[in-house]
Amino acid sequence: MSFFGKLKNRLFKSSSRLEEGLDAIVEDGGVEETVEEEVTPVDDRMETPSEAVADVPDATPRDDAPVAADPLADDPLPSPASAAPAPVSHAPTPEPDLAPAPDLAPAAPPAPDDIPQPAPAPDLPPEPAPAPEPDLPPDPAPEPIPQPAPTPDPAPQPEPTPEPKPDLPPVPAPEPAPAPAPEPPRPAPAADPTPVAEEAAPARPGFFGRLMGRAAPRQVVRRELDDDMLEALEELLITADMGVDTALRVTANMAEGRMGKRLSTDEIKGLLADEIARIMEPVAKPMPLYAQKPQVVLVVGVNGSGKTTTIGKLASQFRAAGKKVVIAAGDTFRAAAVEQLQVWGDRAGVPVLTAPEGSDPASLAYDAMEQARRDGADLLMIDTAGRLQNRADLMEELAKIVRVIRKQDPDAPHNTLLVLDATTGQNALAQVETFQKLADVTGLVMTKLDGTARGGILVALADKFGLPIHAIGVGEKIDDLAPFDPQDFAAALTGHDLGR
Ligand SMILES: Nc1nc2c(ncn2[C@@H]2O[C@H](COP(=O)(O)OP(=O)(O)OP(=O)(O)O)[C@@H](O)[C@H]2O)c(=O)[nH]1
Repeated sequence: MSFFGKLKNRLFKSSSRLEEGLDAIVEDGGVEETVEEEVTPVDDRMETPSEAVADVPDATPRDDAPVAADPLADDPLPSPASAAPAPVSHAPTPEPDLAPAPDLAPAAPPAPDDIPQPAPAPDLPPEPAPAPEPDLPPDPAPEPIPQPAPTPDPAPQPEPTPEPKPDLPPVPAPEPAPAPAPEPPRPAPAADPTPVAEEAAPARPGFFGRLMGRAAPRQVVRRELDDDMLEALEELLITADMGVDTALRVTANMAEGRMGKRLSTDEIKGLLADEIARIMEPVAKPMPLYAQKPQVVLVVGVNGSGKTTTIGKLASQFRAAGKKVVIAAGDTFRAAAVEQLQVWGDRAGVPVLTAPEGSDPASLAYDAMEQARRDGADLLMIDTAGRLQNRADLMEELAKIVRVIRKQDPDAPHNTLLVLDATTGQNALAQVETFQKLADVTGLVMTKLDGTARGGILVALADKFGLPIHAIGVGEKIDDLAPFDPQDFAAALTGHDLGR
C-alpha cells in the first residue's frame, strides 16, 4: 500500500472526522444538483505507484533498503543510500473514499436506456480534439470481455465490442471537465431513484458518452459560501486541533474570492487540502545529516511522548542507510526507560550505552561521545529525561549535557529533536514553547498520528512555530516512522486526493 493509503488509513479518525464534518456543513443548507463528470481512467483513480514516500515496509531487516533513510535523508553530502527512494510495496488497494467502483468497471454493456442518446456519429467527433477512451487503461490490455467480434458496425450496438481505438485519433489529454453547467434534461438516464448525498452512484454513461470522455450525471450537493458556512468550517477545524488562529487563517484563505459561490464537499475538501499543504510545505524537511562525525542528535520531549521508540526507529533507519549509530540512554533516573531503550537498540542492531541508575546523565553523554568518536560512529543519539514537572532541574540537566559534549565538539549537538505526541492535542503547542526555552530545538518528530482524531495539531504547529517536521510516527513498530510529506498529509487529513 502506498504511503498515502497507509497514512490515510491510520489517520482515519482525523480524516473521517473532517470528512463527516464537511459533508454535514455542505448538506446543511446545500442544494442537490445534477452534474456531469469527466470519466476518469481507472489508473488515474488509483494511487500513483511511485510516490516517493516510504511505504513503511514490514519489520524485516533491510540491509538493502536505503529507503529507510528517507525521513532523515536531507543529506547535503553525497549519500546515495539516503537519497535513494523508498522501496515501495504498493498493493494497489483501492482507497475507500475513492470513486465508487461501479463507474470504474471496465466496459460493461451500456444500460439500454443509454443507447438512444442523441448519438454523435462515432466518426464525426464534434470536438476538434476527440478525447481518448478515458476509462480504458492506456496499455493495450485486452478487454475484460473478450468478444472476438469486431464487426465494423457503423451503428453502435449495446454489445461491448473491443474498443475501436485505432479509429480514434489520439489526443494528449482529455478535455477539462466543463463547468458544472445546468444540464439540459436528458432522456431519462438509468438514474437510481435513491440518490445518496454527494457520492451517489452515478448512472453509467452511454457508450458515446464514455467514448467521448463524458460521464454519467451524478448528484452533487452544493452550498453557497456565506458567513454561517465559514463559521461552521472554523469550528470544524478547531475541533480537529488546528487551533483558533490557524483555523481562522485557513478559512479566510479558503473563502478569499469565493464568498457567495456555491461549493460542493469535494471542492471544499480540495481547498482545505491545498491550504494545509501550503502551510506544511515549508516545514517538511528531513533531518539534515552532516559530515561531522559523530553527528550528535539530542532527543528531548516529555515522558511518554515516544522518544525511546523514535530513537529506536531512527537508529534502525540510519543503520539501514549504512550509518554507524550509537545510542546513549540519558534518562539515567528511570531504569525502565533504560531497559526500554536497550530493547530498541537490540531491535535496531545498534549499541546502547547505559550508566548506573541515578548517575549523572551528562557524564554518560560525555562517555558516549568519547566512545562514538573512538568507534568512528556517524551518529550519536542521546535520549534524555522528560520530567517537565521539575522544569528547573530538567533545564539544568539538558544544559549540562550540552556543556560536556561541547568540550569534545563545540558544534554539538548538531540536532535537537523534540518528540511530540500528537494525541496531546493543543498541549503540544505549550510543549514546543517550553522546550524551546530548555533546549535549542532544531526539529520535530510527531508521534502517534495513528492514534489521534485530530491531526490538525501539526498544522497549528507549523503555522505557529515553523519548525521543521522531520518525521511522523504512525505506529509502534520499528518501521512505523515516515518522512513527513505535506501533500500526503493534507490528502489524508481531509480525505481529498490531491491528484498526485
Ligand atoms: N500508536 C503509536 N504509539 C507510539 C508511537 N510512538 C511511540 N508510541 C508508544 O508510546 C509509548 C511511549 O513511548 P516511549 O518511546 O516509551 O516514550 P518516551 O518518551 O521514551 O517515554 P519515557 O520512556 O517515559 O520517557 C509506547 O507505548 C510506544 O509504543 C506511534 O507513532 N504510534
